[in-house]
Amino acid sequence: MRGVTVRYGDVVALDRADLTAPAGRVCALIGTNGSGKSSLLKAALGLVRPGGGTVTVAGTTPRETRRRARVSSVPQAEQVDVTFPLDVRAVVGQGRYGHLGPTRRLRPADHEAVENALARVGLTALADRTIAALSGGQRKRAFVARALAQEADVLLLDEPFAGVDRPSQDTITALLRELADGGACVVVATHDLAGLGALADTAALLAGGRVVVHDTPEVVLRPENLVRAFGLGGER
Ligand SMILES: Nc1ncnc2c1ncn2[C@@H]1O[C@H](COP(=O)(O)OP(=O)(O)OP(=O)(O)O)[C@@H](O)[C@H]1O
Repeated sequence: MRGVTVRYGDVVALDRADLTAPAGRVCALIGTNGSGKSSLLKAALGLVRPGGGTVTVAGTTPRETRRRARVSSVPQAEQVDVTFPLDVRAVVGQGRYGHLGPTRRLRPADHEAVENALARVGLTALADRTIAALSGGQRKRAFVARALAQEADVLLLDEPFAGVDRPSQDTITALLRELADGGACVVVATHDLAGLGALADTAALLAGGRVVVHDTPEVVLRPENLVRAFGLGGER
């Protein structure tokens, strides 16, 4: 994205933000509450319309990338409607919708992709439960499984580690690394600075709606950069 501005009424959530997240890499978005991480992900998904700047995802517009099912997302927990009476396997199956043929039915290869994704996040035993009957961390893993089943080129994840225990966090981190090694572009908003080195090739530090540094985790975690992002300004 180049010079992207997102406003909600009078609030400037993203302020001429620039970011390039290449294929084959995991890019982490870090910054205080309200620094603009979710807004950046929403702009990349075409869920908010920027008031300025340009967003290109996989060579085209965010909406077109979504239409072609080339982008998958793991939303923030608060954005998920858990009252919807779907079982876990069906939620993961949603990841295959972009692959379906004219019958719109899941075929053997789709079922296989769903079962693989469930196994990779360790949810096979809970696959028949409704999504409402999972714990917060298990639900996160279900949405990660949906993203895996989609086999998308671009993965955008909003705090996939929130409420997730250490073993599951390690599992998700390893999966995201594997997907990037396979050529996917992975962008993850996270508050877990301790896990940054294991997770990400690069980290983009947001403050006040701008990307103030984008470099290796080692460079971004230098005290002078953390002070820029976490020590100044505060929430808006
Ligand atoms: N729907 C909305 N209406 C009005 N303001 C909003 C809305 N969504 C976000 N904002 C504001 O936009 C700014 C950026 O919010 P955003 O959710 O992008 O931050 P974030 O970095 O993802 O925060 P967090 O770490 O808390 O998830 C904040 O000031 C927030 O209050």
